[in-house]
Amino acid sequence: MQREIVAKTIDVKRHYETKGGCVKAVDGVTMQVEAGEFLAIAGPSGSGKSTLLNLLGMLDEPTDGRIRLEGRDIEGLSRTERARIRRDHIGFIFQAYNLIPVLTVAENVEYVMMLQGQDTASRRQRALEVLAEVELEGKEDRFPQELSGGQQQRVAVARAIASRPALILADEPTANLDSKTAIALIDMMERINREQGTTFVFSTHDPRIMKRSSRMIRICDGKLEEEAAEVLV
Ligand SMILES: Nc1ncnc2c1ncn2[C@@H]1O[C@H](COP(=O)(O)OP(=O)(O)OP(=O)(O)O)[C@@H](O)[C@H]1O
Repeated sequence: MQREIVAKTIDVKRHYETKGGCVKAVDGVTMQVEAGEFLAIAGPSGSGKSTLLNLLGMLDEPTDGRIRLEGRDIEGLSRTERARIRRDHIGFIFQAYNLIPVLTVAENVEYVMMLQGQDTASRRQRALEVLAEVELEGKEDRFPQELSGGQQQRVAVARAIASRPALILADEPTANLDSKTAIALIDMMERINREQGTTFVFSTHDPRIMKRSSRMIRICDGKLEEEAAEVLV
């Protein structure tokens, strides 16, 4: 059965002009993400993983090439339209958690739903639901700095999945975690992927994520290498 294409890049480039010359961070990448994948983008440091993820998440714009999200070309969209698509269709998980320190755990999780205009009661209900999914019941009124790194990253996972986006982009999500905590986090994301069909794309060095991915693509010097592993999902 043909799976829905959530995101696609066509010969995408992101070049930076620097004093030392042109840096080809992403240099002609054509790839696609299918619904339900647990896809790892792997490659050495500086190979272009984060840049590619930022392009997929519309946090950055390509110098050349095209990007499609849920069948829609995003080129030429206004800043407001791009922000709306990002808000409604993409969840982000970052290496450094990036929670808002002055908001409680529940408020962090509710943030996107608040921007979407959901009413207070329904967004609180959903926040408690996803916090339970990441095993953080009872922590909703804490502030991020009162939690461990692993717990903060679980809040970030809850925040990313709360509004049921089509795509979750996770940039080195386990990089700051000890081994046991990293494995627990990967287990959790894999369960969410399996049970809810949530699509995850990782930028990662972590062999534990690569091993658990449904497919892996390798990037080197801004270009894709062979596609490893079959789509197993
Ligand atoms: N704003 C920028 N200006 C100039 N060069 C940049 C900029 N951002 C990234 N680069 C360069 O682009 C290349 C790819 O960077 P990127 O962060 O995407 O790599 P990465 O694979 O995610 O690396 P890491 O695994 O270390 O996070 C690197 O050579 C980097 O120095």
